[in-house]
Amino acid sequence: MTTADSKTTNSTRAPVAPAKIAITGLGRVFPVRKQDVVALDDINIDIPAGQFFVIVGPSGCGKTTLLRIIAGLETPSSGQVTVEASDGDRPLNSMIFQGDSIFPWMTVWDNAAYGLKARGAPDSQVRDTVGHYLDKTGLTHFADAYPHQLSGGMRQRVSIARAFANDPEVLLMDEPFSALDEQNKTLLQEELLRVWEENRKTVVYITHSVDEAVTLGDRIMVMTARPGRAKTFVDVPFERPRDVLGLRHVPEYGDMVYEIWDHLRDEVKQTQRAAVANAGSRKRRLLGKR
Ligand SMILES: Nc1ncnc2c1ncn2[C@@H]1O[C@H](COP(=O)(O)OP(=O)(O)OP(=O)(O)O)[C@@H](O)[C@H]1O
Repeated sequence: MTTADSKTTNSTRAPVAPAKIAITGLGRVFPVRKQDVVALDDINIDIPAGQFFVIVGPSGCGKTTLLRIIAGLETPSSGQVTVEASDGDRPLNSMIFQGDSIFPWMTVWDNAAYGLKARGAPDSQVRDTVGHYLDKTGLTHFADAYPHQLSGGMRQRVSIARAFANDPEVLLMDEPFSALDEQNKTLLQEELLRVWEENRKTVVYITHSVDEAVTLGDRIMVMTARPGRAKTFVDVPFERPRDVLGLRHVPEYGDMVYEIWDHLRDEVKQTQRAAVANAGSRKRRLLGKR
């Protein structure tokens, strides 16, 4: 495995290839009772096609809000997001969440086939594509099973198979493996990378795990405590395809994890201090000592 020097930059632009996802001056404010919650402030990112872009940041810094805005599920208060569509027939995005993203009343096969069928793909294409991704995720023998008959790891495999079979322009993943145990998480990371290597879709991936960010990502955005801004960008130099376990023996891997933690530490502490202050003022209000 060869490596190059990692590159940390405060620049919000990666001048590599035309942007698949362009985010400019993005802000999101939630009006909550008397006080507005500024979730995101002036986010500027260009994500080139084929990049595995990872977002890390302290709890509540706006990661999910950012992903939901990219997905078109949430509207920005300012700025804009553009996802470049290369083919009008393909969906713009598919999302995978931390919890179950699949339909409990459908079999594994029907879940994986859902997107293709919904847009009227020919039966032969559905058969070939779904068969391929169930094979890739080790689910061929579970094609007729229902989600409740599967383990958490297998259900996330179904989510992966469904998302890739749907063949979206971009793939959006919100802490998809965070509820899994360490062993399953490592296996799923390996499988995700193996499936992703086939066509290198543009991915935006949220995680709380710095290890996971370095293992999977091409570029990592470290966010500040709320209001969420881009604190820094780190380019991950490890060549692909990557060996998830082998990577951990590479000295530069530990250096990168440390470097990102260094950026993150103050933000996590600030989030904790804000939580303590909020709890204190809530308690004072409840005790009538305002
Ligand atoms: N619909 C909403 N109404 C009011 N406030 C909201 C809403 N959605 C999110 N927020 C607030 O915006 C901030 C950012 O939330 P978001 O879920 O995006 O953060 P996050 O970084 O994904 O958090 P976590 O890491 O804990 O999942 C939080 O303070 C949250 O309480």
